Amino acid sequence: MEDLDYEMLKMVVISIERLRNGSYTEPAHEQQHHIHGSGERESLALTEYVFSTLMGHEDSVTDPSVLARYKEIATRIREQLLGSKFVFKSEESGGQPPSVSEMVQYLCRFHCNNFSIHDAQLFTMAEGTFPIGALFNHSCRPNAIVMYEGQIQVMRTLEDIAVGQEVCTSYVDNGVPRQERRQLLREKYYFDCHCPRCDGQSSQENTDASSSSHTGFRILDDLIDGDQDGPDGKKVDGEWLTKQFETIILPGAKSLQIPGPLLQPPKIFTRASFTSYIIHSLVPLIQTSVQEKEYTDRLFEVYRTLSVTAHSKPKPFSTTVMTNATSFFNTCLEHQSWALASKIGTFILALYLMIYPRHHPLVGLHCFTLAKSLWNDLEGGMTCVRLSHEILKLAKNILIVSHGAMGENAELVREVEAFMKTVETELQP
Ligand SMILES: C[S@@+](CC[C@H](N)C(=O)[O-])C[C@H]1O[C@@H](n2cnc3c(N)ncnc32)[C@H](O)[C@@H]1O
Repeated sequence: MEDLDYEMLKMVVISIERLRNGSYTEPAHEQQHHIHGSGERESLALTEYVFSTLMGHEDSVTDPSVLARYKEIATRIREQLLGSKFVFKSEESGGQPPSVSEMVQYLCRFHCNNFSIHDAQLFTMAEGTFPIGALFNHSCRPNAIVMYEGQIQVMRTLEDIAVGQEVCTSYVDNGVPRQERRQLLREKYYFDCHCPRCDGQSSQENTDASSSSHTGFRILDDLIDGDQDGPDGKKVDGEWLTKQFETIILPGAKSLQIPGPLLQPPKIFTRASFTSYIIHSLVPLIQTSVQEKEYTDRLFEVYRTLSVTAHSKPKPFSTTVMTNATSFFNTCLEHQSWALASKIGTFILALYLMIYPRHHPLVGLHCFTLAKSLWNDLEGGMTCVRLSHEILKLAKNILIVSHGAMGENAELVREVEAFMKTVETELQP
């Protein structure tokens, strides 16, 4: 982190001076980058201006060791620049590098405004400051996400956004439980979140089906927070997970195509029956891309049913179970245990649909992996091939929104389409 702070601060100090004295030239690859859609390139002057307005919360950084570290880095850079050939010739600089306190301000600004730059698969590759992107506030139920095309940051909306409605991204993984999210947001960004998911009434306070959207999202955390282990304190490991999912019946491909009424919840709630219930209730509405309101109404219905029915201990869908299921899913894929991977992957899809906005890139990427696993599951026969095809259609619908139909990230949509063609040849009579 210290090296990163050091490198970033030095680069920003030099870039700002170059912008001010007119000697900044854009790297050739940035000039060539083609912008898709109707977006306009932001000017460098605008980037610089916005950087100067970003919140740094300098007064909230109370840890003396953090401030001492920032001061030490700033002093080091200042001394280096004073002893270097780099000339500060802009009017604003007065012929000097910025003062130590100004550089400490810059560092504070990085820490509340930085982004992790990731590739199309969401693997983090680097860190960067994008002043315009940093103007977006946070919500634990975001309606937009940050993607990257090379070094260009792209904001993509996940749903229709009305005029006047705030566009929010999420600064934290939406799969993290409430308390952890609060802590992260307080420690790094110095605010208490009041988004619909954090601030609505809890399910204990209101279980009325006609209650507001705030109540709906708030129930989610009641469902996933809490229990850390399997029953009787048993470890949530591969053996335990395998037992839990032995009885999962993979949803029939046909039932995923019909946007019907909400399914009757199963009488006995297990992780397996819960998985089928969620998949059958939500997937058909994503396949047909219904309006957001219709989708969230259905989602809240699912939440409420689960909160009334599923009070078994431990909770059937805690985030700890999700974390362990995800790593077990990857192990099954590595070992080509397709049948088990398909079942665990279906459970993870159900959880993702509960937690993330339906067009979130993580949901689309997971669908693509799950579809490949289903296709490889020879034990499942044609049922799994058909299911794989349905899940691929779902992946495509989601990835077109999250990654775009054009541009660098659309390559992933093309990959899904190519795989669909392969599956379709097997479906032909
Ligand atoms: C990346 S900036 C977002 C832009 C910022 N609002 C501005 O005008 O510069 C992060 C800072 O914005 C504020 N912020 C972001 N989301 C918020 C939210 N949901 N509620 C309250 N403050 C928020 C916090 O002060 C946080 O440190």
